[in-house]
Amino acid sequence: MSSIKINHAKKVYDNNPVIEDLTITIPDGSLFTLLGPSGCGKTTLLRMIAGFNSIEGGDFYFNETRINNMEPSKRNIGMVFQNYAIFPHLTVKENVAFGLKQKKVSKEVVEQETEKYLTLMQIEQFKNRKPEQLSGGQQQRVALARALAVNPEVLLMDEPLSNLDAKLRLDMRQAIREIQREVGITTVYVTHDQEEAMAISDQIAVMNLGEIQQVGRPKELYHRPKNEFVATFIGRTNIISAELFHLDGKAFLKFENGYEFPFEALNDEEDQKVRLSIRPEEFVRSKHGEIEATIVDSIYLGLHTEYLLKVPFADKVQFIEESTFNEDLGRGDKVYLSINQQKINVFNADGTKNLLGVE
Ligand SMILES: Nc1ncnc2c1ncn2[C@@H]1O[C@H](COP(=O)(O)OP(=O)(O)OP(=O)(O)O)[C@@H](O)[C@H]1O
Repeated sequence: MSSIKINHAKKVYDNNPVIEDLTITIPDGSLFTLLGPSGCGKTTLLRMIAGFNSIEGGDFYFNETRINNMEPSKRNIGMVFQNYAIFPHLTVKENVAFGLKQKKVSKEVVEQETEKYLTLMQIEQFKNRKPEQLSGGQQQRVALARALAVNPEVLLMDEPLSNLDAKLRLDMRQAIREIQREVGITTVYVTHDQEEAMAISDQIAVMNLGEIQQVGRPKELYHRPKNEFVATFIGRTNIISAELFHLDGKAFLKFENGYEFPFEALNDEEDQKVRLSIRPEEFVRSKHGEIEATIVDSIYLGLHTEYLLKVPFADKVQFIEESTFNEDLGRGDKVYLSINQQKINVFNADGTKNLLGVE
């Protein structure tokens, strides 16, 4: 297994730079996700790691070995794509055995490893079928078994679940997580689906416009996003403009309609315009809550109910809480809320920096 180190990577397509200067380290044995909107360069970076794309600058390493000029076939990678890319004319077993046969290992090893991955991916019972006789999820299991059977250094997965229906996607992401843990293989996983990324990853690199915005564990990114892009791309949040000012050395936030509240965590920051990020579940309803809110709309979602509220500092904020059985709140009703200030994130005026000091 390998760590992957990328230093100052640059990618240019037809004089058009899509990645200018990108540096990341992917720890050995981790499931590491590249997450970002369509066109941000995820697939481009994955293909540079695989050797399918030229590299216009920077250094790529598997452990200490520089791989920039290494042929793709020598990099010892396994790949799984969105469109299963398994051979239609071969049976499931022949597909899984394919890479092993190329490696010129003994017949016994081919047989043994093929059986091992057929069992691990729970496709043993289909081994004599052709891919067309399988569901999408089963085909993707074959693709994964085939990729792993050659015992690669790293596994690269590009949107492997996008072609599956919602229920199957959930099952398969669990299966991928379990297999990855069991095999312990360094895995780079590309997706634009933030929920999938949160569910599956040890670490996530959030990308936008060819740049890494933040790298961290799912919980870190959710609770302490480094900038407004990460705050809004991961999960949902209310972004509200305000002004930070000080009185007697204590910080206060003042909103556009004049409403103010103290905000101690920013005592040491300079006066400036700011952007607040408050997630819908960070409001807490309480009888003595200091924020009076009026319900504009409510949506019952079973476990949770989602509300659109008018609060003193904003005309529309989202609020979500566990549904209550006895209470039926609707448009026009008043509720009282408080906020746990420690959970709020505050960015500078252009949203590029978290003033709470996130690295
Ligand atoms: N072969 C190519 N030639 C020229 N431009 C390309 C080529 N491949 C990708 N691009 C451009 O590079 C940028 C990054 O594309 P890339 O496919 O890496 O994005 P992505 O984040 O994987 O998006 P998606 O989630 O839609 O697959 C896009 O603007 C795309 O149009």
